[in-house]
Amino acid sequence: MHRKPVIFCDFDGTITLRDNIIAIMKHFSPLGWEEIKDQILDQDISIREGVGKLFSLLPSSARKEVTEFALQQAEIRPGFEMFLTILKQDEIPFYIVSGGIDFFVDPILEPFNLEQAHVFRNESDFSKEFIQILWPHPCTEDCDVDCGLCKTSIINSYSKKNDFRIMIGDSVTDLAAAKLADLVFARGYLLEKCKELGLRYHAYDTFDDILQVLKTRPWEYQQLWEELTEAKELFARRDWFPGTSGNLSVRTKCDPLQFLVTASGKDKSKTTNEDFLLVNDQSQSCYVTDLKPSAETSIHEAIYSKLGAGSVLHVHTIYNNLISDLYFEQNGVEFQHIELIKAFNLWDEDAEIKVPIVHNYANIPKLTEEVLSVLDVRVPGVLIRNHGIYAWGKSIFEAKKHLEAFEFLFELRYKRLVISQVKSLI
Ligand SMILES: CSC[C@@H](O)[C@@H](O)C(=O)COP(=O)(O)O
Ligand SMILES: [Zn+2]
Repeated sequence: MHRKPVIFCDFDGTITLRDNIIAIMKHFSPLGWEEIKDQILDQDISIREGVGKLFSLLPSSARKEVTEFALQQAEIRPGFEMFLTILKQDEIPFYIVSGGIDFFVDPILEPFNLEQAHVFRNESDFSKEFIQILWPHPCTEDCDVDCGLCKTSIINSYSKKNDFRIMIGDSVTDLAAAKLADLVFARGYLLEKCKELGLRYHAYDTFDDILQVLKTRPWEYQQLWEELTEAKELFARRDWFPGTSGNLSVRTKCDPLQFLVTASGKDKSKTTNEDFLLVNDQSQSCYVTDLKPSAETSIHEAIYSKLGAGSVLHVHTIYNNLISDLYFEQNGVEFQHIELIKAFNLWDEDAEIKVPIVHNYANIPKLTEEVLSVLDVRVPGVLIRNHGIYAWGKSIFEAKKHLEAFEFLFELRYKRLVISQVKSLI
C-alpha cells in the first residue's frame, strides 16, 4: 500500500506573486527597515526577531492603511483556484504554512474558503503604539532556528510517518521544510538550493505546473522509484554502466502506459533525485522538466506495449558485447543444458533458449523497429550487436533475474570458447 500525499504550501512569494512583508516595508519604508532585512537575509538575526523588529517600526495607527495596501498589491499565482479544486476532489490534505501575518494573510485567502485550521500564520496586535507580532506556532524541539512560524515543527506534527510529504515554496524560509519533504515544488532561491542539495524537486511558475506533476500521482510510484534505484545501485556496483551507458525503466501505469525511465546521458553509477522521469506511451515526459528521457526510451515503450512487461533493463557489458558480435551472423545465440535456463521458467531437462541478436542501427526508430521484429514473449531478452542487451520481466525483480541469467550465460559461453581455443592450441 503506497503512502498518502499531504501538501504544505508557503504563502508569501508562493501563493502570492510577491513577498507581502517586503512589499509593505518597501511601500511604507520606515527608517532602518532595510538594515533589518539584510540582517535577516544574512542570518545575523533570526526570522522571528527580524520580522518582529520590522513591524515594530510601523505605528498601530497605520493599521487600516497597511492592511488596505497589503490587499491592494497582493496578486495570487495563476492556477491556485483550480489547484485547490483538484486537491478537494482528490481529498489531498493541504496546509498553508506562512511566515506572513494574519491581518493580510486571512483577507487575501478569504475568497478561497480554506479551513482556518489548515492555515498557519503569525498574528498581530495593534493595541500598543507600534505593531506587535505574536507567534502562535514557534519552534518546538524539532527546530532551533527561531523561525517565528516554524514550518518544520508544523510538518512534523501534522504529517504521519507514512505520509508522502509535498512542500511548495520559494525562499530560504521554506528550505528546512523542503529537506523534510519527499517531493518539493520550488522556484527562486529554493529551486537553486534544491539543485545544490540534490533534493527531489520540480520547478514551477504556476500552480498548473504543480498540478501537471500531481496528476501523475508520484506517491503511487514512489515505491517503484525506490526499487529501481536499488537495482540500479546493484548494477553500478557490478560496473554495468560504463561511460553513462545503460538505461532502466519500470511501468507505473498500464492504460494509458506510463513508466519511469532513467534520464539520458547521466552517470547511472551515481544516485541522485534526478535519476528517473515519468514518460508516456509516446516516450515523452509527463511533465515539464529539464531532464531528457533515455535516448532509447522508445525501445522500452515497444517492449511494454508489445509484451506487457513490467520492467525493462538495458546494460552494456563486455560479455554481452562479445557474444552479440560472435553470434550475429546466426541471428542469435542458443543455450541448452545449463541449469540457469530455469531462470526463464523453462524447466525441461532439454529446454533451450535462443537470444535474438539485431543490428545496432544508430537511428533509434530503426533500431526500435528491428527490436520489435524479433520480440518473443518466450525469450525475455534481445541482444543488440556490439551494443548491449535489453532484458525484461513482469517486475523489476523478474527483469533483474533474467538479466543476471543472460549475463551468466554469455560469460560462461565466452569462457568456454576461450578454453576450447586454448585446448586446441595445446
Ligand atoms: C553513451 S554510450 C550508450 C548510449 O549511446 C546508449 O546506448 C545507452 O545505453 C544510454 O543512453 P541514455 O540516453 O543515457 O539512456
Ligand atoms: Zn544502450
